[in-house]
Amino acid sequence: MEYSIDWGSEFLTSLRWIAIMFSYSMIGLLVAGFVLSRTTLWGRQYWRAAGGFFTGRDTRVSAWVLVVVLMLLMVIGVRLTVVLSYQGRDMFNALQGAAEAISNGDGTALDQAEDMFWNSLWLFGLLATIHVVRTLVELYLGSMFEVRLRQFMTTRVTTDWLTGLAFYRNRFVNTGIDGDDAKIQPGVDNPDQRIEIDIDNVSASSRRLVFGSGGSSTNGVIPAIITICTFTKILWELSGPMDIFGTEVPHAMVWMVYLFVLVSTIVAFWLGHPLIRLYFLRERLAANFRYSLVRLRDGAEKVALYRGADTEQRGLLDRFASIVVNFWQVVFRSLKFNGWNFVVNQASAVFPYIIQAPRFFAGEIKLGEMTQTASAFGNVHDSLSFFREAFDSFADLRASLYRLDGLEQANHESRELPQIATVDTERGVEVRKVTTSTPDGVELVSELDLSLHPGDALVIKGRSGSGKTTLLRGLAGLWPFVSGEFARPGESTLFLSQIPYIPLGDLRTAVAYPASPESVGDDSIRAVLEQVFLSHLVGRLDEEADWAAVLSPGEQQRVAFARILLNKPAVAFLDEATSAIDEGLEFELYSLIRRERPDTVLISVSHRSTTDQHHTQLLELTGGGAWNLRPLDPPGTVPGAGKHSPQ
Ligand SMILES: Nc1ncnc2c1ncn2[C@@H]1O[C@H](COP(=O)(O)OP(=O)(O)OP(=O)(O)O)[C@@H](O)[C@H]1O
Repeated sequence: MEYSIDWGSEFLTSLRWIAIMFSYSMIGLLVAGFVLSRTTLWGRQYWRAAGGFFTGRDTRVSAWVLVVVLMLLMVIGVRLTVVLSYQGRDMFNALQGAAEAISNGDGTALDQAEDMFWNSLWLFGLLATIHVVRTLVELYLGSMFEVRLRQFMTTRVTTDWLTGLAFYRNRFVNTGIDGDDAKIQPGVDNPDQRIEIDIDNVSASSRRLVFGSGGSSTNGVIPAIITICTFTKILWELSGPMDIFGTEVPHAMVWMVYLFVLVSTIVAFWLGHPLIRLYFLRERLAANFRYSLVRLRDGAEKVALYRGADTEQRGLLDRFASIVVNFWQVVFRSLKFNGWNFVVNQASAVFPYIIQAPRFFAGEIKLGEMTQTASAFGNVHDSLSFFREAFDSFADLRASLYRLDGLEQANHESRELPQIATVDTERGVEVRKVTTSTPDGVELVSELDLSLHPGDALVIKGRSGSGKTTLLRGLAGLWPFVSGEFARPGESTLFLSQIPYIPLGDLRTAVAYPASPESVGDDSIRAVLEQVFLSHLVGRLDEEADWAAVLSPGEQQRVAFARILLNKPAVAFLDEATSAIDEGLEFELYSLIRRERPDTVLISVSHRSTTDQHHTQLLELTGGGAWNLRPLDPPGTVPGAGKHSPQ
């Protein structure tokens, strides 16, 4: 009885094989990565999203170490499958040899067969142990690769989103991406989904599609390619000639397996292609639905007061209905796609036996060769099929890349949008030739000029919709439909909206915002809370709550005044910051600010005449871009006073 390979030298042979395949794989990965990132849209998108992980100063060393080790583990995995196929061949040949020896009554042959059987089982024990250890190490390092890539991408995309006010200004950008085959227009909806789900998907797919995961050597591109090459060679040796329509085809099985997978793959691509768009839609619809639920939660009180539950329910169920429609579209498409895959897989299970059966019954090959043929065929088939079955994951990956790229493009474009030219000054404020318009181009304020010195206070008035808030947005750098110049003392500027933003966390974080509570200190926070008539909150600084829902609008506006005292800005913009408090309290709060921060320039938007007394100048927006600037009682000399009526 002969062993199928020389097991004595197999260790060295395997080491040599692993070294060669590893080198080819690394070269292949680098070349393919380079070519794809240059020639395909999704390759470019991938490189934009994740390339920095492999080139960035902080991440590149660990990234490449992980790539190299994972690649090595993956090649070892394929080699183990190859060696196991020979071990199986010997085991079955031993069994067949034993059966023949028993029927011939040949005791020597029986002993040999028995030895061979047990040797192959010992070998199996050794190989299986290596296989288990290899799989666990690969699982651990693969997970490390995945999470590090995710950390890198999340940090990068979040930073990009928060840079240059892109998280606000990308609402003015209408980004569309022409997918090379999907024509998807992602826009900039649901950045939360893009940052959380899409990055997770891209990092998980990077690992799974390239290296494979979960211990199977055939579920990644590179293991699939190596497996195909290796087992094709084995199949080639095992397969004999075949008579096809009167012509003898040598090594017919190899050609047939390729033809079989080629045809099934073409059909699968054709059936699965629409899934890209459906998956893209699925994520978007789910995100929209989730967002509307969050909005309802945030606006629960208002909805409850309006008794708006029915309208909310209609809106929610309408959105959910779109999810269901998409769900069924995905199901029907997957039925076709997966149905085809199932049929192909079932057929492939018997295919090698049918082909080899005539040679087996003719005694040309033994049972071991027969089973090795089946396993080699299975490996080649599974690996070739990987490309067909991975279409699903690949479609998902592409949809995620579209969305991530869409967000990045929108961020980029929003930073390119016009912005008021800002200049740093030591003190005071200068507004020069500032014009703001609506997105439709209707002028709200035309060529506004004014200057304010430390201690000056300006109140902006005008009918509703005349452009008061928009002017503040323009000066704050938020509004893109603006021109002119704005000189102010650097970062020492605080813009307070009508209802202040309350961040998540404890009360001290909410009061100190945007300063960090540590930089301000609890004592100051307590003192300021007393000053703004919120002494009942002094003992609750540690409390974590949804403070935006707990505090009344009037209390929230008092928190805004506390922020002025804590953040000590040189210029404070207050947009109807006292609309929810009574006039007496308004008087106290403005007096407090004027007293405590006498040099702070105040710019308020207000509809109330009671705020006038705390200001030195009045800017009135009179419509169509016209404005009117005049000093207030007590009258003072106002250098920039004037009128403007656009022609
Ligand atoms: N994001 C936006 N997109 C389109 N138009 C907008 C947007 N924001 C504001 N506008 C329009 O710009 C104009 C000025 O709005 P703005 O909020 O500045 O008015 P306002 O004077 O502050 O009004 P109010 O006194 O009611 O607060 C309005 O016609 C408004 O509809």
